[in-house]
Amino acid sequence: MRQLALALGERSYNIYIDSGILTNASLIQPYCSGENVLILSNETVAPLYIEALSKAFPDKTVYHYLLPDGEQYKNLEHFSAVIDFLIENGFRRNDTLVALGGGVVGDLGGFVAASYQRGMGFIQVPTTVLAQVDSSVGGKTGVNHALGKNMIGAFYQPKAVFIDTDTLKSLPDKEYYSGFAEIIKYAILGSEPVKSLLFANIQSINLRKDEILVELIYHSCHKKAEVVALDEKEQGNRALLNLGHTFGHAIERLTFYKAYLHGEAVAIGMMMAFNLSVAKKLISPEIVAQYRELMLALNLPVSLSRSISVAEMLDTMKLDKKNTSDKYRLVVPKGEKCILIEQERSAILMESIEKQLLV
Ligand SMILES: NC(=O)c1ccc[n+]([C@@H]2O[C@H](COP(=O)([O-])OP(=O)(O)OC[C@H]3O[C@@H](n4cnc5c(N)ncnc54)[C@H](O)[C@@H]3O)[C@@H](O)[C@H]2O)c1
Ligand SMILES: O=C(O)C(=O)C[C@@H](O)[C@H](O)[C@H](O)COP(=O)(O)O
Ligand SMILES: [Zn+2]
Repeated sequence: MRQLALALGERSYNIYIDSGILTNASLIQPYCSGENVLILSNETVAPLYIEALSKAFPDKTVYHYLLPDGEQYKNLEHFSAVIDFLIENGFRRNDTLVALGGGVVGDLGGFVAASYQRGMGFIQVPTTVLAQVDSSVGGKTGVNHALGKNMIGAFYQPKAVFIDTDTLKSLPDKEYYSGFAEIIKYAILGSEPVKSLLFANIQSINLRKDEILVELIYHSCHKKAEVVALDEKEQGNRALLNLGHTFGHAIERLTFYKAYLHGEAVAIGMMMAFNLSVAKKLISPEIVAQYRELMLALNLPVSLSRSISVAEMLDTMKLDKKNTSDKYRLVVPKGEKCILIEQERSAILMESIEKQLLV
């Protein structure tokens, strides 16, 4: 088993990575407070793993709540429905919500846990690549608003994260590769282990070899934990974890969360950020070409359908939570790392988006 800690004072917690960890009752149970456990999952994941996970809580009364499957259900309506369920079943503040699924279940479940009676116990059991390397770690929880992505939410840390790499075996290809966009993000942000593991192991990744996945998950969580430990509530450098997201979130919103998975939108967004970096002479086109090849080798899209216009992108990006003025606050690669810049609505920004629109 691999293990690492996210150091946040009294909110510190461990992240455990192992194949089959889902059924490790002696490891999981101690993190679970109260008499009642709600395992929140969705209609796709529950039939695969909810019974096995339920056995990890032999001394508790275990309830199940299943969301419909899809990013479009990460909203206040479904948040509210889970809260109703908790009240109707007499859940108390010291009871525990366990999120079993991808980032959608984890984000919505975390926000429910943060809000129910001002905060109940919360455990993450992520089952997608994306959730195992990113969304289950760091405490960003929330839901989307019709006008913008993750507009409503809270910072709320789990008590522990249990990553079972066996669950990745049932993940459809498209979902599997989508998670690699966030892993590539850590490489661009400067994680040397993630970068070398990625470029040297395409074949093993395509074969879903457990050894390489465990290493990639460990080093991705390590990079994220390092950033979050220094800036839990995104007052500074945590914003770097948003590389590609200002563009990506606009793409998701403009396609009604249906055309591109989160990771796919972020991959296209990272290409747009790269274009801006090249235009500003912060990075060489050769490095950008290497990452473009990497994204293509991992079946990620690098360009966007023309049904979205540059003007729509720029209008939607105005709602981004990082913005503090009329300018866009964007993360851009610079050499082997990334920086945050303030950018006006200008020709080079428009061209950076335009370049990734399909001809
Ligand atoms: N909180 C954060 O820090 C953070 C970070 C990154 C992304 N996110 C959010 O995460 C969401 C994306 O997460 P995601 O990519 O995991 O998407 P997702 O939760 O929609 O899961 C992807 C798909 O895979 C299915 N699935 C999940 N696990 C499976 C398994 N083991 N086997 C078979 N199918 C399985 C799901 O039912 C779904 O259809 C977005 O809402 C994004 O905004 C949050
Ligand atoms: O943890 C973070 O910080 C991130 O930005 C991670 C992102 O990958 C993730 O998609 C996050 O949900 C984006 O948050 P937002 O604050 O831009 O909505
Ligand atoms: Zn993301």
